[in-house]
Amino acid sequence: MDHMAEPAILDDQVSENETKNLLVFAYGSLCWKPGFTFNKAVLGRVKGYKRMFWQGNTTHRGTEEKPGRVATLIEDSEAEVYGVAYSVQGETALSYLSQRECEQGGYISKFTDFHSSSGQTLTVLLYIATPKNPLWLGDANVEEIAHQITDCQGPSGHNVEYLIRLANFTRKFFPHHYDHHLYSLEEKVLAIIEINKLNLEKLMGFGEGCIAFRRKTDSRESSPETIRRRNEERVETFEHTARVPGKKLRCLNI
Ligand SMILES: N[C@@H](CCC(=O)N[C@@H](CS)C(=O)NCC(=O)O)C(=O)O
Repeated sequence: MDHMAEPAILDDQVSENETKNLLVFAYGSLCWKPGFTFNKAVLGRVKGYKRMFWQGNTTHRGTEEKPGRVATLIEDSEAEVYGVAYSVQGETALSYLSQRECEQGGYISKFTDFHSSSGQTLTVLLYIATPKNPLWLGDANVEEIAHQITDCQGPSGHNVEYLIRLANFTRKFFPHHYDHHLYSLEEKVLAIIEINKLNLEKLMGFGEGCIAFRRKTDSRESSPETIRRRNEERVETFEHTARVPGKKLRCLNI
């Protein structure tokens, strides 16, 4: 099982005062490995986009010779993308994101409307890779993308980990929203791993830097039964990963 810091709390909404802080919307690795500290995290969605694995990556989940594939947003007036908005303060998170997303990842930042699961409409900053960036790979069929993901890894870990952790996050917190592209890729990648007798736990890595979330309603003092269920749920959330020796999580100390 992953070594995780205490789960971060998913709040229901952002208070009036907190709306003055910057909100950053996450829809890819930032959902499960933000790498920066935040005041609050709220589930929700942005409209007019679809999430596609059309962005290449040579700095985290691939190499120059074998670029991996990571998520970006493609404009689609009929679609919406589910993720999490983080309320951040000060410059630290922004300079970290600028380095991780823009310099290393080829993403640009833009503001758009975010619709929280509790019905708030807020302005968020998000990072999006457009076809103009040098790492852009664009559309390909699920089979081709799945083979590429299964075959690539980089300094931050295997491309399979990136896909599976994102699928686990969206399935856990948005069980009523079927992201066809994401879950078709997950199904295909798991089939390729099975056929080729690859070790999924090894591909998933040790979960260093990853965070687990817990809904606020779940965070109250709980009965022994709820604590047992919570621990079971944590295993289910990160069922693909091996037990790791206790390690201090590096990336939350930005
Ligand atoms: N901007 C998207 C995607 C960000 C993303 O996945 N960026 C990659 C490539 S630069 C990354 O940071 N990967 C870190 C990792 O794979 O551990 C998000 O909000 O999550």
